[in-house]
Amino acid sequence: MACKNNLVVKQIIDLYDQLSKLESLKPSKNVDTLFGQLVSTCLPTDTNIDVTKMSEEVKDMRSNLIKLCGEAEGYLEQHFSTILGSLQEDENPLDHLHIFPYYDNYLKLSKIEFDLLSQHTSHVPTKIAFVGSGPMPLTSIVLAKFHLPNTTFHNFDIDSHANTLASSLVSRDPDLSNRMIFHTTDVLNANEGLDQYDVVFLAALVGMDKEAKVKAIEHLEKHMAPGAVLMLRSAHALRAFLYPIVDSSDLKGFQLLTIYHPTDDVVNSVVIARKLGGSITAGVNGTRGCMFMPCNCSKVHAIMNNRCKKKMMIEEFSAIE
Ligand SMILES: C[S@@+](CC[C@H](N)C(=O)[O-])C[C@H]1O[C@@H](n2cnc3c(N)ncnc32)[C@H](O)[C@@H]1O
Repeated sequence: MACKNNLVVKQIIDLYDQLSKLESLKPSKNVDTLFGQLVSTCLPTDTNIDVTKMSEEVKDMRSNLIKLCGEAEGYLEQHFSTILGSLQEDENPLDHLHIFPYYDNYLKLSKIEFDLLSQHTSHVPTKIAFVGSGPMPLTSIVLAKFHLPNTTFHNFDIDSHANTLASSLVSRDPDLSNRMIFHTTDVLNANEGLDQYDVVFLAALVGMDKEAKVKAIEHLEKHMAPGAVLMLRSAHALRAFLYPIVDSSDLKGFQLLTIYHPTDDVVNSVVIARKLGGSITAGVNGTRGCMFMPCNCSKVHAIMNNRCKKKMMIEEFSAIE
């Protein structure tokens, strides 16, 4: 297994060397091909690689690679959001989201996040905050369109251009134009109002290294309502070369509920936690949204749990003081 690990790490280093030498990370045949190779190299989960135990040189390469991936992801979203936003007036951009190369991944990732959310909360959230929503706020859009038809999504992004592109994506949709709100701010400056959300999502690309990620989580812990749910994205095994890892130790002040590691082509792991001090039955500030109606979700959870427990891909946790 060791030599196989060394080989795959060497392939990742080689791809990093090629990417780091590129003039631009904006979408092009070469950039798309290299990132496609990188993602497929990092997808296998049948490996015991722990990126935190690698040499300093590999750790440095990893932190630079994560930043390159984040920059390229931003350009990719900007590229397709601009195309969609420039469709003629009688076209609804939300009817053409499939042109985004990773749209299917977002459909699957948002379904995992919705299922975990309905497993850990007894009420349909009325207001959700998504921090780091980007030019293509696909998580909010997919959740709003397919899973939470009565929930309002407040999307926070540090980049005003990202919000301009994102709001023009939804502006022609009769439903989502009323349920998607955009705020331009660094999450670290978002103080008042974060306690009004039943659920806060933190994008994988907010906090690109451990220190920045923990800073963002600590800020959210300070301002979220007791009992509110924090949904984060992490990475597992080789996928940790693409995204930062969120550990249980990063979540002080929260009860870590579940970490779910996909084994298919959904790259991110999903982490769900609840801010300590609240009740799991009421919404935030004691509001009570309507109940999650019993549906096949519980069966889905059972399947998820059984399937994942067997492969140890789902972990339950107790409260962290
Ligand atoms: C490219 S998007 C990815 C999220 C993806 N669109 C989704 O729907 O899941 C990540 C966004 O996070 C934003 N971001 C990074 N750091 C941030 C911060 N400290 N506060 C707010 N937004 C931030 C970036 O500007 C970027 O647009």
